Amino acid sequence: MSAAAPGIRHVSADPRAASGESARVALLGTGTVGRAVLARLEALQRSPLSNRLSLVHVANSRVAASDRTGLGPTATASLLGVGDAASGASSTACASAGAAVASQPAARSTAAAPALVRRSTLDQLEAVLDGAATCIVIDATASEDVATRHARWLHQGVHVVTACKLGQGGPLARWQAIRDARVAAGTLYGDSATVGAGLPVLRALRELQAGGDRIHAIAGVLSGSLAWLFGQFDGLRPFSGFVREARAAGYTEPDPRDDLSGEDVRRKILILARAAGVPLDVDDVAVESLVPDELAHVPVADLDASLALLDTPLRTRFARAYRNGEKLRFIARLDTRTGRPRATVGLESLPADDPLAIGAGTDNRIAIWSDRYAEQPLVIQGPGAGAGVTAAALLDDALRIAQGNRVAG
Ligand SMILES: NC(=O)C1=CN([C@@H]2O[C@H](COP(=O)(O)OP(=O)(O)OC[C@H]3O[C@@H](n4cnc5c(N)ncnc54)[C@H](O)[C@@H]3O)[C@@H](O)[C@H]2O)C=CC1
Ligand SMILES: N[C@@H](CC=O)C(=O)O
Repeated sequence: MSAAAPGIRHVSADPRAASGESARVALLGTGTVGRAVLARLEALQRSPLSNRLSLVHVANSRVAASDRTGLGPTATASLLGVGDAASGASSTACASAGAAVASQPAARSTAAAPALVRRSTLDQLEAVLDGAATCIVIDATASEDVATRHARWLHQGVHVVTACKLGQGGPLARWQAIRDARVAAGTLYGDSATVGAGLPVLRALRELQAGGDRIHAIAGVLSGSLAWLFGQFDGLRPFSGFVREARAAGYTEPDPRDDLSGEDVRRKILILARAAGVPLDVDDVAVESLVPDELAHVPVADLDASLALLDTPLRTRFARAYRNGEKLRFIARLDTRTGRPRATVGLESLPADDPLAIGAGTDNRIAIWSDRYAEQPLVIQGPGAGAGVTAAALLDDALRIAQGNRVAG
């Protein structure tokens, strides 16, 4: 096919994807999001998409399971083949291994589970994926170690699908390495889950630009957990109690301070800015943290007992906004039209009828101004956190790659 539009590439050149053979999938992370991926993969086995993805490796930070029989062409085909009893058994075995990894507590012996190896190493993963089929690593971790390998895998011909924002939302050099690797190797990077937990924000940005549009500005609520927290917070009940609820519901990062400090939103606005053609670096985003210094230095194990440190400052902020008839919202803003584009992230007190103050639950609400949407922005709104939507976004990207369809990234 002719040259693809900028930011939108096609995998039809990958004969492995076009062959109809299952793509080999390695899942890293079996926490809130990873478990939902496993559940959705299992549900896919009962759908017409059952032969698209073949789970060959599952790992968390403690243990890993590989189904090496999935590496041979015959065994790979039989893993998830539709209507094949033997493949059904293999598929179940693989899903069970996934479930076993997901339920493996840190200290429990793995001796009773022969499919599991006690230590999960990324080198072991690379051995599993070293083959001729379409291979996809799904990153459902929050791990720097894993994010620093994205570019390497892309270079090696392995596609990457990620919920973790530390790859494209980290240092500019890492984002550039990912971009260069996928361009050089013709591999794909599925990043739909990284912003808006799969809302079509990155896709919209890329498709607008593919049509010649230029992005002028982006503003909005990019954190599902902070949207939920400031939607619930009434200034009467302690903010810390809502943080515990948001964490239990799976909306926050593994360490909720990554949300409260604005770091998670910093990563998201960096991903959006870079996708909009503005290659900002980490320090080009001014971030207001909600985490007091005393809380920032508390060890993770003691965090729960210290969350009350949030309560007084946020009650004060809430009371001031309430007196003015305003609402607190955690907003990210990017303006690409200034001489040196910069972004900001922080808590704002908005008029109650401000378009960015609207939304319920974990809703993200993102406004995009461009040549085409110069006066009235394009607005995308919907749930922006949660294991279910995130897992769906990850597997949508994986399926698009496996099917040789167009994916953004
Ligand atoms: N919870 C949500 O709504 C959303 C989460 N995300 C992202 O999804 C990712 C995962 O989040 P959660 O599931 O909540 O985290 P979690 O803490 O529940 O799970 C993380 C998993 O990664 C594993 N892990 C850590 N290092 C590893 C390594 N080197 N190799 C293999 N596995 C490793 C851990 O053992 C654990 O199983 C994060 O990057 C988060 O930002 C993205 C969009 C929405
Ligand atoms: N912790 C994140 C989860 C999705 O990225 C959020 O609150 O938005």
